[in-house]
Parts: sequence; C-alpha cells; structure tokens
Amino acid sequence: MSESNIMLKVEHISKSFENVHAVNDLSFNIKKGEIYGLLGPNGAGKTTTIKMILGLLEPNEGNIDVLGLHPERDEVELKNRIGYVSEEPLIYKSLTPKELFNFIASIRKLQGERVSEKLAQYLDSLGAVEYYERLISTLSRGNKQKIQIIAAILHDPELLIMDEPLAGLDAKSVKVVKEILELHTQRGGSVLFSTHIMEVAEDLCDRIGIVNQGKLVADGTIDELREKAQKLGPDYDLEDIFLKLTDQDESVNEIIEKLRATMNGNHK
Ligand SMILES: Nc1ncnc2c1ncn2[C@@H]1O[C@H](COP(=O)(O)OP(=O)(O)OP(=O)(O)O)[C@@H](O)[C@H]1O
Repeated sequence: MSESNIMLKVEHISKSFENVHAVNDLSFNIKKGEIYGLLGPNGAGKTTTIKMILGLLEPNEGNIDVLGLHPERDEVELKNRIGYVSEEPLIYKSLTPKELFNFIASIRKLQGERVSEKLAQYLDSLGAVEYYERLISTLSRGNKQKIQIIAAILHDPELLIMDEPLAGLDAKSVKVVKEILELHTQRGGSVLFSTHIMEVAEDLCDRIGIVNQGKLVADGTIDELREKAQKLGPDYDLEDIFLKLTDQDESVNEIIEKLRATMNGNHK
C-alpha cells in the first residue's frame, strides 16, 4: 500500500503526567478504508493517545500525521476532515438534537436534500426520532451517545475517531452503528476506535493494536493475532492472547481467590 493511502501515522509518541507514563513510545498507522482498534485494559493509555491525535494534548515525544496534517498547527482544517466521538457524551447539553444538527449544518456548511435525507435515515435507524426535540441533557447515556455518533459522521469525515463508541448502546444500536461504520469504510473512510473489550475489537476491526501500560504490545490483523495466539498453545484464542499480553490472565485468578478468602472470612 502506498504512503498516500496512510490516513494516520503515529510515530514513537510518549506522554507523561507528572510521574505517570500514560503513553510510552507508541507507533501505528491506519490505511484508507480500514477500521483500526486500539484495544487495552482500563488506564492503558487509549484516551491519551486519541487526545494527542486530536491535538487536545501535546506529546512529549514523537510525531503524528493525520491526513497529512499536524494535529495542533492544522487544528481548523483537521476539524473539518475528521469526526470525533468522545468517551463521555457531554457536549451541548442545553440544545435539543434538532438544534445541535442545525448548528452543525451551519458551521460545516452542510446543506441540501442529501444531508437532510442522510440525517433522517441515521435518526430513524438509531431510533432517535422520538427524542429529536428533547433537551440533550435529559437523554439517557446511550441516547446521548447515538446523537454524538450521528454528529460525528454527518459530514462524511475521512477519518472517524471514536473513544469507546459502543459503551452504553443497546444490542440493536450496536448492530446499526457497526453497519454505519462498514458503509463508511466501503466509501473509503477510515476509523480509529478504542475499546477494552476483545469481542468488540474482533467483531469490528480490520487490524488491532493491543495496548498495555502505554505500550503497543501487539499489532496486526485478526488472523495474524490468532496465529500468534496459537503459538502459545493449541487451545489459545484471541481473548487469551489479549489477557496474556496485558498481564490480566493470572492476576484475575489471584484477585478472585483473595476476594473469596476475604469475603468468606468476613462471614465466619
Ligand atoms: N490529566 C491527567 N493527569 C494525570 N494522569 C492522567 C491524566 N490523564 C490520564 N492520566 C493517566 O494516564 C493513564 C492512561 O489513561 P487513559 O485515560 O489514556 O487510559 P485508557 O486506556 O483510555 O483507559 P480507560 O479504558 O479506563 O478509559 C492512566 O494511568 C491515567 O490515570
């Protein structure tokens, strides 16, 4: 694949907060039409990585190239060409979805029948029509998340960046969002998303980067990671390799044993 097909290039980035090494020498890239998942346990450094890609945090070291742009220097152009779904859907609480989409349409200069048709279709597919004119602050977490997803994708961004996008969504909405992402990549769009759930990454991603303690401990297609897992033993699957690479395999059993011992002790 040629260089021009690389939509995001992250090279050796690091970020520390006082004495916490949140991200440590992390590199990966995303190609055109690809869904790339950053998979890691809580606190692995996924959100910090995403914030550096968006220019919301400055890396201490390393380089980031997003669609040929610099995250901080080219902030305005970047905003027009990417879509972002944050971990916490807290934006524009004092508006209704209708007001929010009117606002987005005006700042992004989105007009015409095609945009209205797409918006109506997204709202309908995600069951959001019924709360279209209710204040966003009064919506449930999952319903706020749906509005945030539509807001991020309505302008057909070349790169969609999503931090735990399926958290809080019901099964039907998860299916619809997956379909929206598939259609987005079929049209040549790319997606970066973070998750701590292996099944979500396996189901959705063309490639996965496994992150642990700020480092990329594995990177590859599902098949490549599956091959890696099988090298560990005949019964190893993707979940096993994820748990092993993120040091969660043995520690969880120890934690459960200690928990049981303490709780049972308390009842004596
Ligand atoms: N502003 C900050 N100040 C201090 N430490 C921070 C800050 N932001 C993140 N960290 C620390 O950096 C590490 C990585 O956090 P980050 O939010 O990137 O992880 P994550 O992989 O997104 O986790 P989760 O799945 O729980 O959202 C954690 O130890 C976190 O406490």
